[in-house]
Amino acid sequence: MSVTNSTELAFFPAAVALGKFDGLHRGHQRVIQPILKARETGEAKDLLISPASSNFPVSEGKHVYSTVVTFNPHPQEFFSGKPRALLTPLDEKVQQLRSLGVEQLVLLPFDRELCSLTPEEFVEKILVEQLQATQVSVGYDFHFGSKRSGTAQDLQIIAARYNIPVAIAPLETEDGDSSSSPETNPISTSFIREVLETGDVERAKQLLGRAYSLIGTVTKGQQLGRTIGFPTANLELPKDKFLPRLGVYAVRIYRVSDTSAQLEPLAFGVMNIGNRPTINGINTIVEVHLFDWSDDLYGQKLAVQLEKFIRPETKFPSLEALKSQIQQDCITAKVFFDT
Ligand SMILES: Cc1cc2nc3c(=O)[nH]c(=O)nc-3n(C[C@H](O)[C@H](O)[C@H](O)COP(=O)(O)O)c2cc1C
Ligand SMILES: Nc1ncnc2c1ncn2[C@@H]1O[C@H](COP(=O)(O)OP(=O)(O)O)[C@@H](O)[C@H]1O
Repeated sequence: MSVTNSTELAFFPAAVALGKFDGLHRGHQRVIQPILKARETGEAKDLLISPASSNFPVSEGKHVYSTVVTFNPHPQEFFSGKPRALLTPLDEKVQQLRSLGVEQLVLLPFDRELCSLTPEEFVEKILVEQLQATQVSVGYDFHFGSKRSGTAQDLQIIAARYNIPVAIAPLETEDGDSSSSPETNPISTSFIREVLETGDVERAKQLLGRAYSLIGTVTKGQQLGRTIGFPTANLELPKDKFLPRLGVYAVRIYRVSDTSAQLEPLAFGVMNIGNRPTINGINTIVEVHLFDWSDDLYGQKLAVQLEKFIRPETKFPSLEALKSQIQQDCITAKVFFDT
């Protein structure tokens, strides 16, 4: 999948899904689905289409690039000036989109210039001139253009002037039926953040359509873990990664390769997200103990899928007491995975 910061360098023509897409949850996946269908029916025979900025002629092949167009930084971060923790920081978003089958990610620099475009200018400059959009897909609550003045319906009306069809994905709810009872929760990034803050990763999995994951590189810790019989791979995560409730989880661990979209399953295990009060730790760290594993993992990139919250972190009176609790945590996780 190609990633670019500039619509001028993007491949075209493009079938475009537009949105912030933090989390790439089931609602987001519904917005992206139509552009994947476009790709399936497009003729993929000629991939030599030139970027919009160059003078090369557009190929005859008419391959339509399934393209997600999103904003960078997150608009809320731009307006508040405060960094925002994300469910899917950029690296993870790229990986998820690649596995969905998206061919191109365009990151629109969210700056004054973009903010000042009227809805009409946004459609004309970005969608028509630069991306040569053949179709567009957005969510039911999409807003665009200066002061968020344009709605999804406005986009439909404006794009129709250029014969570009706009699909508006309906609201996706927790029980999967958008027409159903008022008790069912709309799926949203903020709802998933709330659910993760309670540690209910099983519900988060249901809302995301996949387990919530932490992806990071293994760094050296204090080398204490091995002395109590539980070596733990300490993960360095992107600074803007949203952390769920602190505590101990049952997890699945995968190795992430730079070259393949496929994750390599390594082991089941237990993870602690916390400050390690027992050893007077001060900063929050993420560490994972893999079952039936003894190889060195330093420097490797791991993806950890959170399957079940086991307990909150506690200050134990001794390392011995901590050790026997971790033994108990491992049993709890193994029973969970066995059943
Ligand atoms: C499953 C698991 C549960 C843990 N629970 C706690 C806890 O409740 N309280 C605590 O202070 N530390 C807890 N820890 C963190 C340990 O204190 C830490 O792994 C140990 O001190 C080794 O640190 P090191 O990786 O820097 O060598 C837990 C670690 C694991 C793997
Ligand atoms: N079963 C295992 N689970 C996690 N890490 C393991 C395991 N077996 C070996 N290792 C290796 O040992 C390291 C963790 O050992 P530990 O004593 O906790 O040191 P550190 O404090 O550096 O994390 C991991 O980073 C990894 O390279």
